[in-house]
Amino acid sequence: MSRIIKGKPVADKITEELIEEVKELRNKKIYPKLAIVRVGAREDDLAYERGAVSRCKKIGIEPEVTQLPVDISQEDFIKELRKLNEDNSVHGILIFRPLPKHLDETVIKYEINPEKDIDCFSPVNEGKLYEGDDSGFPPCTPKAVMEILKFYDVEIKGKNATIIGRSNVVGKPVALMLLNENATIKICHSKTKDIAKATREADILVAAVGRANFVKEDFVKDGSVVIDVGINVIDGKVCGDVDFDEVKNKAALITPVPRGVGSVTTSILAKHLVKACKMQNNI
Ligand SMILES: Nc1nc(=O)c2c([nH]1)NC[C@@H]1CN(c3ccc(C(=O)N[C@@H](CCC(=O)O)C(=O)O)cc3)C=[N+]21
Repeated sequence: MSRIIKGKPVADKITEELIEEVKELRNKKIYPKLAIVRVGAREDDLAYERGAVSRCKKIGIEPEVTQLPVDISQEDFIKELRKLNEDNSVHGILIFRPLPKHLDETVIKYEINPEKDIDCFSPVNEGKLYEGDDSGFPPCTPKAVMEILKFYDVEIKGKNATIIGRSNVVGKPVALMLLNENATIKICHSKTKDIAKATREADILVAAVGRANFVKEDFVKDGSVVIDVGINVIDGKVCGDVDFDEVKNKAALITPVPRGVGSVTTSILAKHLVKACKMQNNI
């Protein structure tokens, strides 16, 4: 039987600290503000938006959502982004990714002001992540995975960590972060020959594929730690990438969806926003 490790205690701890920090900022007449940029209405973006908006309100951060049409041109998108870069009342910008295919992320990422880039889109923050320099803003979801592992005292050094998924938002960065903590990493993806074989060696398994119930019992090593980063919506209900009912009998520790990684992601996002706000006000 496994222990279910919820995100709430991790998120609560971060949230409590932030409430105090934001109180102090507001006393100084500084009002932290987060700009969220959403193109279209993808379900996983909407789930993040709900979580982020309610987390911000709890802490005293003002959330502002810019909703853009799914067929917006690259030129217009960049115009909107530049407005937010220049708006001094905005301290941090979160752009939901991946963007629709016709918007070229490899061009757009150079546009976001690195000081407002609280989810590691800018090449400046990507570079810092690559080097293990923690002065920038690491991406929130991978950082949430690391915070959960730390909170529940999971040893990373020398362990086999396998990641399913190689996205720029989760798979690749979480692999780098685990490597920086001295894990031996393996990244599986759609062209991997036998995924279950690769994941069965994992002491720590991170699922970030974006396919509901993809990870079955035979993917998982007895006594391992399973972190489910998936956000899938089936019949209006949010579920993860792990077949929870199967895997919970094998893993020692497992995160649920919802109320797992996602809830920690929103508190990391808020933490980055407060850090950006302080830096911009020379605090
Ligand atoms: N640049 C970028 N970075 C991301 O990290 C990113 C993204 N784009 N696009 C969308 C996906 C999805 N994602 C979620 C984060 C938190 C919750 C979350 O707060 N979930 C709550 C419940 C949400 C609800 O259903 O109301 C929970 O799991 O308990 C959900 C989804 C981050 N993503």
